[in-house]
Amino acid sequence: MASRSSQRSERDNTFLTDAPLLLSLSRSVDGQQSNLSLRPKAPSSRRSVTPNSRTRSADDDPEPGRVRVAVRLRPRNAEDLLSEADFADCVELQPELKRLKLKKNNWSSESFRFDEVFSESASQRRVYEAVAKPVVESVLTGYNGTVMAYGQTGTGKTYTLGRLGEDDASERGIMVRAMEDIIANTSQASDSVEISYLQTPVPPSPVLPTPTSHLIHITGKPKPQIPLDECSYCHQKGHWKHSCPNQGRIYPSFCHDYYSLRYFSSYYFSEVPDCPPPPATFSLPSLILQLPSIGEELKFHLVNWDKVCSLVEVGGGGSRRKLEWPIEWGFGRPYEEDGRILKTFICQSSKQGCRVWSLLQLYLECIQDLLAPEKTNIPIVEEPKTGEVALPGAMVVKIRDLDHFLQLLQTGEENRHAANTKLNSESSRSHAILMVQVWRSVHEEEKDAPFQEKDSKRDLSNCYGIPIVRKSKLLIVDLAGSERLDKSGSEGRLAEEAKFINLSLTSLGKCINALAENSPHIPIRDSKLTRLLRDSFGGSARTSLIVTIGPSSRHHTETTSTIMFGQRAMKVVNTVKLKEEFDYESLCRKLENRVEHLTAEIDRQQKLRDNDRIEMERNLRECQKSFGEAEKSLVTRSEFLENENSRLEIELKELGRLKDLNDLMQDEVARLELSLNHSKQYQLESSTYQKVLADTTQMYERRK
Ligand SMILES: Nc1ncnc2c1ncn2[C@@H]1O[C@H](COP(=O)(O)OP(=O)(O)OP(=O)(O)O)[C@@H](O)[C@H]1O
Repeated sequence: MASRSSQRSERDNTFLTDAPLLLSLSRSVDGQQSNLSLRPKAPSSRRSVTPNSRTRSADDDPEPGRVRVAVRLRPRNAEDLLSEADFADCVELQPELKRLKLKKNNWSSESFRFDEVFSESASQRRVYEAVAKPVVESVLTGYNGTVMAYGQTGTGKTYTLGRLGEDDASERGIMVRAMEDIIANTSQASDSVEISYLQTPVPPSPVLPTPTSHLIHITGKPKPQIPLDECSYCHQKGHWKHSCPNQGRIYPSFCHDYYSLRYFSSYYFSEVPDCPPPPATFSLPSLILQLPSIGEELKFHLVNWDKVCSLVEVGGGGSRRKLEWPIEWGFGRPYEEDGRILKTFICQSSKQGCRVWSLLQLYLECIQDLLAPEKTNIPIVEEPKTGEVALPGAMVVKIRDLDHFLQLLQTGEENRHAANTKLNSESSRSHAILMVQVWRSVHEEEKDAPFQEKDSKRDLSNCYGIPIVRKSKLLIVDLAGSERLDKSGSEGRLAEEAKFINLSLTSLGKCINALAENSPHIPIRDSKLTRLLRDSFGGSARTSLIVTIGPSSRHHTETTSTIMFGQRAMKVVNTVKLKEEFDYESLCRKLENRVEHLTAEIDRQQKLRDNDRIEMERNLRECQKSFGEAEKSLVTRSEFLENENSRLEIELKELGRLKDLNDLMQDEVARLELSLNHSKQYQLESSTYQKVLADTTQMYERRK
């Protein structure tokens, strides 16, 4: 009985001696419904992701990152039957115990435990649900995922993964079933909008803006010198009037200077009766669209208004709204780039989507695009920041629905190079990889998922209301057959192929061994296959491996090798990690809008201040003028008063003099009165004397 270590060294030697090719796919999808049920039904007819349920299952799993390995036994084929091989002599399955007994000889066997053991009667659906569906669910939640098939040529790898099931849907393999679920869970009625933008016909009879229509927006960054007093088309003055009707916005009147886009920002046309009509040749032709991928920015040069049927505007503060044709088209936040006026819009259904990259083939260490077979040497690039593998130049196909996907898969399979060997006349000589990229905006309820990292991104997201996007990738890898070179009987070029297949599978085996043994060095760079799969083994992906075996004891060595490969792979533990990205572009746009808004507000305030200053200066001038006048009048008044004062002083003096004179006169009067009194007294006395005299005289005379 061979020891475990001797078995291992035999397996390792197997990897070193021969190995098959590889191939890979990818592309972009939107969607269609499927009748599979990945998760509880959402209120709508479309199935929705329920991360919490997945979270629970992830939490319940004691080894969430371990590579899951299932073994599948192919039913006996004609060759097996002909050779009368008794598969029970090779392996004995105990599916209920998830065990497989590998016969060593007639009296001893070794038992191996796997995560799943599928007998030859296992259905495609069961294999999908046990092996691939958890990975697909994981991918839909934001983790990278890999489903891979490994095994000897002719044991059912392509059957398990790539079967199209055109005639019988129950025959469909993992690729089709996975895509069915992905499409059903990433596509809404609106998900394909970004793609249909280019394809939607021109809206009927586009209405060009007229001078009297308003709400036709012009764009462009305001230049320092805005010709506010002159229409730059007709050069008439007085077409601008200013007002601030509401929200602090400025709505200058405008005639039809459609060409002067560079002058204006967020201005509206408004009625200008005196302005002549626009020229007959006037048009805004040839819209240049740079169609983004879902969720990204759509930029275009505002020249033709005819070619886009539906746009969502990114407005101030990050607001979004659908624009109505034709009157609001062109409305938006403009900016200048390379001398062009650009505006930013978001495709209407940007929340989520899924993209499948092209179908690729790795053959003789060259990656070939199976959907564009002329692309034969696509490089592998690792993004320095994220470490993610990218394949620049690989064709990206956007899938309309499952039929579309099936067509492409068919095309890819036709392009896949298959070389005949003695072992299997339809043997695949390459590894095939289907790469599917899925991205979804994180919804509010998903943000609190317990396994998510609470980081500054999330704070920013909450603060600014910017979506967090989960981008994940699913790889479905159909490896070339792992048979030994000597047994395959390959010669010449086929032997050369087998060497490369061997190289890549040996590298994969070495990496898995190193990972299983916690070795500090993982030889990822030894082959393109391992570089492509760097996230699948020892990375952050959830990985399921299905090893396929045949029943014939003639291939005992290969079967043993395959089983040992699976056993080693079961020891590999990945650190699954959510592929979550903060949507920095959204934040940037939002902040730019905010800056623009604040700049406009500053301008408005500045203008108000200028107006206030002008008003104050005018008031000052008026005050100064009235002060001058008042001063002048005061001087006059003062002079008048001084004169009056002088006059009064003279009068006063005169009055003094008169008073003195009066006093003198009064004295004189008094004196005269006194004199008069004296005179009267004298007169009285005189008359008394005279009377006395007369009396005396009379008496005298009488006496006489
Ligand atoms: N579980 C199965 N049930 C029925 N037929 C099967 C099953 N597995 C494989 N087969 C059949 O066995 C044949 C070989 O299978 P398949 O081409 O998938 O092998 P393979 O491992 O992909 O070979 P290669 O490495 O050469 O690509 C096919 O005709 C396939 O239909």
